[in-house]
Amino acid sequence: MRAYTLLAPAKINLYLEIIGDRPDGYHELAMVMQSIGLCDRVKVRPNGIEDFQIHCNHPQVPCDRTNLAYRAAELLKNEFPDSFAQYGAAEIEIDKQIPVAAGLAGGSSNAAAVLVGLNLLWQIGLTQPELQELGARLGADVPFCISGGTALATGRGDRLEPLPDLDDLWVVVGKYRTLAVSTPWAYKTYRQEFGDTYVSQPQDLARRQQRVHAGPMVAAISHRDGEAIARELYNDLEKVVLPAYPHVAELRETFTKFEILGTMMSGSGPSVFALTSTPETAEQVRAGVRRTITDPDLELWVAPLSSHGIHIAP
Ligand SMILES: C[C@@](CO)(OP(=O)(O)O)[C@H](O)COP(=O)(O)OP(=O)(O)OC[C@H]1O[C@@H](n2ccc(N)nc2=O)[C@H](O)[C@@H]1O
Ligand SMILES: Nc1ncnc2c1ncn2[C@@H]1O[C@H](COP(=O)(O)OP(=O)(O)O)[C@@H](O)[C@H]1O
Repeated sequence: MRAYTLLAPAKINLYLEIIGDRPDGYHELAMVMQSIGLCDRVKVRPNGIEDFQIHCNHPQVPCDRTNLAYRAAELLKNEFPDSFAQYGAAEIEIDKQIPVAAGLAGGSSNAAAVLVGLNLLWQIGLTQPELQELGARLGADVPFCISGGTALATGRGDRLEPLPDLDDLWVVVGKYRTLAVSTPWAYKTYRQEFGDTYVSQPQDLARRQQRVHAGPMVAAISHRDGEAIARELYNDLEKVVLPAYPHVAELRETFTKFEILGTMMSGSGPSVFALTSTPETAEQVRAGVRRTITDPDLELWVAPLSSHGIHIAP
């Protein structure tokens, strides 16, 4: 039986607005999600034993049952016991390039890759929407990671509408290696500080989401206008993460000193990205930030925006 090697892209959030509480304890969102060309490689191959095995080259990633990739494999095993009985478990090897606990959905993308990979390996034949429905049970970002590209995401972040591709823009992503922000902490703190702005009536939620749908960010994307997109970058979670993590605020401020289109924290952070219109500018910005912030803990990557979700490695 063959093995599959999949590329699992990171995501950034070009727009993230928190609209209200949900009965399931999550938040109602309106986001624009964007894949970037910074990818983990996830190899899935039959291992001839009873249990799934996870291997990963990154010390901060657990290789046990708590790994989101393991949980994805278990989910598919439980949903398709006959396929599991026929083909057996698999070894899942994660070559980690996406920084961990960064707001770049690395774990979600690995889980998405395992769903796609085992669907192929076990010849289950699930469609992309079916895989996304399963993925939503693992985490709010997993459905987006499967399809990738540029998308408007509402609900918990798992209701997706594709937007036009933006693959002629570039990002510089910066993250302090030893800094991690807990996503539950970020949402909980936001609720404590800004919960009085939440709406809960279905018609109010729909109006706020429609406002984003018909708003300037989506229009800028439709026109593929990098400068307008940069003007509309927005993330509510910056309001709680930047004051609590001054290094992140400083990195964001440093980016503004260079020739970028715009900058924003991604998701719950602590990674910060800067948009540029060419790879050359992105490299110059990376070099400039590196000269300004000499702390070796700061890591910087350059990547294009990407129209790909999970895909088989060439
Ligand atoms: C903030 C975002 C933006 O894309 O990404 P990250 O920064 O984590 O990458 C997402 O909303 C995170 O998505 P993801 O990381 O998949 O979330 P999950 O594992 O499902 O949830 C982690 C925790 O985040 C909170 N959460 C998440 C999504 C949501 N719509 N409302 C929430 O309140 C909940 O406290 C939940 O327990
Ligand atoms: N496959 C995985 N890759 C990365 N982190 C994982 C994975 N599985 C579980 N984790 C755990 O999930 C946490 C969040 O990681 P990650 O998905 O990289 O961040 P984020 O949700 O901020 O994008 C990490 O602290 C890590 O311990």
